[in-house]
Amino acid sequence: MSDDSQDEDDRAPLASLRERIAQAVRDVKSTTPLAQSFTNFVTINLVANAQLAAGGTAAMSFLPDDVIDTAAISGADYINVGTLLPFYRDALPRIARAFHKTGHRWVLDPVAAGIGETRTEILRAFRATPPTLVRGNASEIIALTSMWRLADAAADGASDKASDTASDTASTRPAGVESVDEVDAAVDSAKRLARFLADGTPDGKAAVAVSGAVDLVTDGEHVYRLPGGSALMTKITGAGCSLGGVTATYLAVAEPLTAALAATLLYNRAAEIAEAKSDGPGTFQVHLLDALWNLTPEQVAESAIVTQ
Ligand SMILES: Nc1ncnc2c1ncn2[C@@H]1O[C@H](COP(=O)(O)OP(=O)(O)O)[C@@H](O)[C@H]1O
Ligand SMILES: Cc1ncsc1CCOP(=O)(O)O
Ligand SMILES: [Mg+2]
Repeated sequence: MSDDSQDEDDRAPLASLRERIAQAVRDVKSTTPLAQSFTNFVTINLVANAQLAAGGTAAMSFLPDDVIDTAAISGADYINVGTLLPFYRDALPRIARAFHKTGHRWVLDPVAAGIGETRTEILRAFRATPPTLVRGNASEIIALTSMWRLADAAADGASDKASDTASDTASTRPAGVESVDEVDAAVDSAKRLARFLADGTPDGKAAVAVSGAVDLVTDGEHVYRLPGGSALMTKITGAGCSLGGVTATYLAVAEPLTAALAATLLYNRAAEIAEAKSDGPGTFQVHLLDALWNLTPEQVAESAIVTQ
């Protein structure tokens, strides 16, 4: 695989995509959009700090009336199901219904999809009022696609742990919060999921971002692979969650595909800078926030994007 497409015909669309990515990074820095989060207790602080470092603003809440009211001034929302409480069973579907009714754009991070009755009930409920963008690791994307009966797990090349099938949603893979699948195993699931999401949005636009060693972003039609980053990302908690929060920050100013690409590229470049400057996970996290702050729109948009 090479940087950019080898096909001349693909170069013009990629150039215009890069311009949209740069514009999204610029717009966040100049307009400081709010992206509200309903997220897990473990990484909530890193999510807020990463959104601020990217140039946006943050607001965290767990009360449906609070979240629904604040959505009126929030460019996009972020919902992460990493840590759950019993009242979330009603609260999260209620919030998703309210977003759906007003066409409010939101990012779902289906952390640990497939684990536990409560999480499965909540994630299943979202199918009727789906998000604009899903960001997760490969196992989570495969599990959610299967849970929503969009996938043929066998066709996906998923690992043996994928006991689920399109016709059997009673169980989903026990992935925990870490992925047990490679990004490439989730390509088909990600495309199916993105097409399903696009069918549910007012403007027909949606995206899915799959994180891992080489990240993947798709709008259901095109697939973009984004290499780089740092393996140290897996040694701090919240790399994925904060990437999801920053994706919502970009979704506040850009269409879903551009938002997913901008956030993922920003994270890969920031992780590389942080790794070069750090001495282990503690200093890595500090340098990651600094790099999110210091990277320019051009540095983000000029990153390698592999289309084949
Ligand atoms: N092996 C790796 N090499 C480089 N970057 C990685 C690696 N694994 C994960 N990342 C990066 O870490 C971030 C979080 O991804 P991931 O660990 O897949 O999410 P999650 O924490 O939700 O499982 C992403 O920016 C991704 O690119
Ligand atoms: C450790 C943990 N447990 C429940 S949520 C969570 C954080 C997961 O963070 P990430 O998905 O970004 O690794
Ligand atoms: Mg995660």
